[in-house]
Amino acid sequence: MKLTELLSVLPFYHVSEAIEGIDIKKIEADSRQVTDGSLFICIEGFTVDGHDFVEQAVSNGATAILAQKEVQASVPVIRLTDTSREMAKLASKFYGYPTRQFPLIGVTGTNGKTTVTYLLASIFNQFEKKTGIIGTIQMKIGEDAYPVHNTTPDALFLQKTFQEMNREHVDTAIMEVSSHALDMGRVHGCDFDIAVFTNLSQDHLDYHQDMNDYLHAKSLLFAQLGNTYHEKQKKFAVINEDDPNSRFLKKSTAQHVMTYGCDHEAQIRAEDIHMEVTKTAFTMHTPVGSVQINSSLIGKFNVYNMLAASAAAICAGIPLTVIKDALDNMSGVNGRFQPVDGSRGFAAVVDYAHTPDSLENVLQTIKGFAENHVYVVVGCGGDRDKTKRPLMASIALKYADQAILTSDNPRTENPMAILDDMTAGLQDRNYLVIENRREAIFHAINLAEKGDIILIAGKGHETYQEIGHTRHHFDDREVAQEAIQERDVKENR
Ligand SMILES: CC(=O)N[C@H]1[C@@H](OP(=O)(O)OP(=O)(O)OC[C@H]2O[C@@H](n3ccc(=O)[nH]c3=O)[C@H](O)[C@@H]2O)O[C@H](CO)[C@@H](O)[C@@H]1O[C@H](C)C(=O)N[C@@H](C)C(=O)N[C@H](CCC(=O)O)C(=O)O
Ligand SMILES: Nc1ncnc2c1ncn2[C@@H]1O[C@H](COP(=O)(O)OP(=O)(O)OP(=O)(O)O)[C@@H](O)[C@H]1O
Ligand SMILES: N[C@H](CCC[C@H](N)C(=O)O)C(=O)O
Ligand SMILES: [Mg+2]
Repeated sequence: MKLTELLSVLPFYHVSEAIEGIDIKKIEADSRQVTDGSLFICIEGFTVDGHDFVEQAVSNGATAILAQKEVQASVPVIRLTDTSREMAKLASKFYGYPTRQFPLIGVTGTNGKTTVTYLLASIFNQFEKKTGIIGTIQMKIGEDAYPVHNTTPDALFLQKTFQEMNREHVDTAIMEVSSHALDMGRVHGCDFDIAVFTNLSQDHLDYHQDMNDYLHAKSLLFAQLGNTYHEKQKKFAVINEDDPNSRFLKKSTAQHVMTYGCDHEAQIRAEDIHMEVTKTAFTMHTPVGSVQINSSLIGKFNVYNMLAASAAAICAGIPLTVIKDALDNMSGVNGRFQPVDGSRGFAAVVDYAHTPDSLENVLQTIKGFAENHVYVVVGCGGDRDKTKRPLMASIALKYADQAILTSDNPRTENPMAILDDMTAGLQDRNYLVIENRREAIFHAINLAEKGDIILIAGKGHETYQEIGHTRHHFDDREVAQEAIQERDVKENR
């Protein structure tokens, strides 16, 4: 694409020299990935400043530089006020506005985003629609999976991926939209058709100033749905009516609103909820009829996730019978309330609860089913919201007969300092601190007796423990299974 054509999306910019005739083959914000014919965009990051890598970008083949500061380069430099802000617009133009070509569903909220996107994918797949998914676990185009570094990647990765989804004839794209991404404008180039809100509770207060700031970031997804109404291309905000922030979020959008909930009057409602240790049943009332859902997902929080996915699917025109079949057939999401095979008499469950609210939800659910003791193995991530640490520890103690506090991705922090933050102010003594996560899991498995349930929380699908800047292989499910096998051998079973 001609550079002049690409830049036509920008209202104002200044060029250091003539740019007519320059052809752009790639847009890149990482100098290490620049190849011949790239436009290098300098981004001021949290760690380093992309403006410092212009020389490397040019030596790797950049034919033009986009910067917000003065930089010296042997190729033309285009100056504007805010490179991060404009990157998404440039990317969507460069990749041919891919999200205008298929319906795009964005899911935001503190907990449940991954689960809702997977539920939605199984509903659309049940309707024989090919889906693209972007989120915490991976990026998927149809059945092909690719790794991702962020739940919601940067604008360049996103738009390139959406173009690929178009090429692969994806019918509907479904993505998790994190508050970080909304705040940083990673999704500015995305034309959402349906925006889903799951819930809001404390997390990420290392990044957001306070809960209001966090809520405001979430609301940007609904504001971004736009205020132009198209009769033939209706857009929807799908909102959890039982969340205290529902009113504010409804006001954030000019588009249609579809509400769901269990406790308040909502357009999509769950009634007669029956929860068991291996299944959940409820009646779902919707504006297009009522159905009985029999799901193998566990806990009331998953009823909310199913309502959210159903509401979005109804907005997308999926028949209710298809939604029911998909929900009934869905077996679960990798690392979310995942039982570990082989435990005899007691149950070990691996789950991704890493916020106070999710931990409370999942422990409450387990407590309701446990015939005997409840044990929890849990830690808090390093270089993340410190204020959630004592909250998570006290929730663990509130529900568990014994909590085993341990490490969860200490990153650049001292693991014992994180554990000190967790235990500061705890009154109860029904906890143990075992810093080494493997030892903590072994300890819990060795404690368990018939009827007990062990929750191993926080890492879910993760297959690493991040210590310093290095990720070491670690999988809660593998470790729990090893511990169970060792105990089996010891007890001669
Ligand atoms: C705080 C934050 O969000 N950081 C994101 C940010 O990194 P950064 O600002 O540190 O980047 P940087 O290293 O300073 O680099 C600045 C610029 O210089 C460039 N550079 C850098 C080095 C070099 O040699 N050459 C070069 O050109 C970089 O490519 C970049 O353009 O930009 C990176 C590229 O897009 C992101 O991967 C990175 O996410 C990090 C890994 C992260 O942990 N983010 C978390 C907080 C996050 O975003 N989480 C949410 C999910 C939360 C949830 O679901 O609970 C998410 O959406 O993932
Ligand atoms: N609707 C919900 N409300 C509260 N807790 C939930 C809900 N759904 C899931 N959880 C809990 O939160 C954990 C994470 O769920 P999920 O991965 O779907 O959320 P997420 O929003 O994608 O998380 P992340 O922000 O890390 O991407 C689950 O393992 C479960 O313990
Ligand atoms: N997306 C979340 C994941 C947290 C998972 C937990 N295992 C941790 O490392 O804290 C975050 O980056 O805050
Ligand atoms: Mg997620």
